[in-house]
Amino acid sequence: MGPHPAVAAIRLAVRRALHDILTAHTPPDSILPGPNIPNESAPLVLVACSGGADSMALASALAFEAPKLGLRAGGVTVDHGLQPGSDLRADEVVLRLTELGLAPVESIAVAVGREGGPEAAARDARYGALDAAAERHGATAVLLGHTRDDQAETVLLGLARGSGIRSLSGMAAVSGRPGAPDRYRRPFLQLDRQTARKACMVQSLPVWDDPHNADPAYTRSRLRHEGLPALEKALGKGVVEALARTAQLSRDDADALDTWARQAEASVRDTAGLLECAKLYALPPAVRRRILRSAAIEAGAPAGSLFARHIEEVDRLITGWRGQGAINLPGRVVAQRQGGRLVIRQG
Ligand SMILES: Nc1ncnc2c1ncn2[C@@H]1O[C@H](COP(=O)(O)OP(=O)(O)OP(=O)(O)O)[C@@H](O)[C@H]1O
Repeated sequence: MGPHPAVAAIRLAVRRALHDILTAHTPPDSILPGPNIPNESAPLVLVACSGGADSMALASALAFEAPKLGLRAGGVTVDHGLQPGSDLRADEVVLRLTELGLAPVESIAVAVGREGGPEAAARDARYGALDAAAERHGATAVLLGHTRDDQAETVLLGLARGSGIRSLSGMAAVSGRPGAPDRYRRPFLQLDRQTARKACMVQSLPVWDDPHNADPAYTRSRLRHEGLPALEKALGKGVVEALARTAQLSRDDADALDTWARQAEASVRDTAGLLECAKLYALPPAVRRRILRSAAIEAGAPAGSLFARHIEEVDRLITGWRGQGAINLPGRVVAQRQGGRLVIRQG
């Protein structure tokens, strides 16, 4: 008898992701077909595990699939220190990952700041710790347990904020940082949360329910427990899948616009590298706003705190009556019109 369908589904998703990682990081003729015993120099794939159902399911599938492809599998859990006893929870996750056969496994305590609100601050601290762990262990990739339901929530949050299509495109299956552009992999992005939960249940994997996920003080939690069920009631069960599809379509459109904006950028800068307002004005708004956004980030504005409304304000310096004055952006960046030029720099 084969594995339970939920277990088969999570393993298949992880196997696909591992194949992609191998293809991206190993010359094709060095991939050995079939089972292989990983040695110490084999590529290492880490799972980022909170101890919740999604990432525990991911860890179990990684532990099962990685050795078959000659890969090493390890795990990292991040202790945000936001609740009493969070260190004990982290120790327990380390134990569970070790029991699954993962090595190396570590828990990292982080200090969560306040920039951008509690959820964004915890996320920034977490990714900082995961990046550091990946580098310390020389890991080829880090797997994250985001599911199709998380993707649908992300799209809805973007819609509610009035964001552009980049935000509506949600999370990418593959993403990273400068220097490691494909470090993060999300094998469960096409899988629903129920499947991950079921896979944990049938494998008797104990899971930890993050109290933040049920805390109505958090926007995402309200959306998960009230917003999405209400939408499904009104519009039918296919809403989550449809929103995830919107994410994919938006991603393709956003990528095309980004390419267009990159190509157009050189043509709107003068010989000193300053942005020329008249040339910006002549561009389609979506392309112009992308150029403004990348200029603001280049000047030091943190991408995560730079919202559509900020860029619209800068855009009005070019298109509106109020072409004078200075616009303050996050990261102490200031945008100002100087004659026919737009200057975006540290204030
Ligand atoms: N404390 C943590 N330590 C390590 N990785 C984490 C931690 N919190 C989240 N992650 C990673 O980010 C993913 C998404 O987390 P998030 O809390 O947004 O979603 P979730 O659906 O509650 O996931 P989970 O059921 O795994 O907790 C997780 O699946 C995991 O891979």
